[in-house]
Amino acid sequence: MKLVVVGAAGRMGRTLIRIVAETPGMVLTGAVEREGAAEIGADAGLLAGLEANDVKVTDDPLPAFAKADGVLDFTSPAATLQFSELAAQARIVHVIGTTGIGPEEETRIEAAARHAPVIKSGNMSLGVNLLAVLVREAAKALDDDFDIEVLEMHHRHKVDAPSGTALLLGQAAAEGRGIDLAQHSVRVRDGHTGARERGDIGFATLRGGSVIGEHSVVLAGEGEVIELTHKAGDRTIFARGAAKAALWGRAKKPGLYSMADVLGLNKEQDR
Ligand SMILES: NC(=O)C1=CN([C@@H]2O[C@H](COP(=O)(O)OP(=O)(O)OC[C@H]3O[C@@H](n4cnc5c(N)ncnc54)[C@H](OP(=O)(O)O)[C@@H]3O)[C@@H](O)[C@H]2O)C=CC1
Ligand SMILES: O=C(O)C1=N[C@H](C(=O)O)C[C@H](O)C1
Repeated sequence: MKLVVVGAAGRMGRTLIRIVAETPGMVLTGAVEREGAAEIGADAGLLAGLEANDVKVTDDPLPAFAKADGVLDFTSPAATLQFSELAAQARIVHVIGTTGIGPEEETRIEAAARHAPVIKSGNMSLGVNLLAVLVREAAKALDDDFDIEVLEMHHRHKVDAPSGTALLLGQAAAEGRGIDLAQHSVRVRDGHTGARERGDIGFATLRGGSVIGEHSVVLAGEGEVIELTHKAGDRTIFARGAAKAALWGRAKKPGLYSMADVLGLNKEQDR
């Protein structure tokens, strides 16, 4: 499978280039960065700490997409929107790891997914997607005597909050409870907030240092607290998930899919 990595010079972009190089059945055919980026023209292999691979970083996605089967995209919401339209035109698989995507952009990505397979998830790791299944089950088993709070910590460079993973876990909890997350989520608390509303799902965000990504869902009842936690030790867990998603998506019809679809976890949930 011929793949393009967009945002090639980023933290995830460099990790993805390494994972593509070591994944059987995959080859890197394009590496795209933002216009004016210092890495334009650089060898993508060297950029990722590998041997030179003769793929030069470009700021022109169109020719790269035209000769590829898929694109791995961990960039920014604006860039992802642009790439989703180009991937749809080229009819190639678009794997989206970018977080912080708003409702308007979401609608346009759904439109692009009518023309090509799109796999999108706030977290591409096996562990977090399994955690979401556990959270859904826990929220279903316990009534709203148990207050649900989602905690996350990430490195100091992260620009969006709550994290895509925190929102994914909050959504799983809301589904387990049979409620609409938008109606019950509390994203900020400051000053005299009043007592906690029964049934709310709270979010708390920490930023600092080089933390790759840590998430906990806390279910707090009278006299007992349950904590479900995932800690990412390495960005390769996300990149391996993205590579798996691309290979899976190649055989799929156009549509918007999740990492739970790729991992077969939605079937478990439907049983
Ligand atoms: N779903 C998941 O499993 C995961 C998701 N993420 C998400 O992935 C995204 C990227 O994270 P991370 O790698 O840490 O961020 P980085 O800032 O390190 O990387 C993003 C890269 O994309 C580049 N970029 C931005 N706009 C464009 C464009 N128009 N064309 C080409 N390249 C562009 C950036 O360039 P510049 O610096 O010049 O802006 C940068 O090099 C975030 O949204 C993050 O939350 C991260 C890890 C896992
Ligand atoms: O920005 C990051 O780094 C990460 N972003 C994703 C998120 O928003 O949840 C996934 C992972 O936690 C790392």
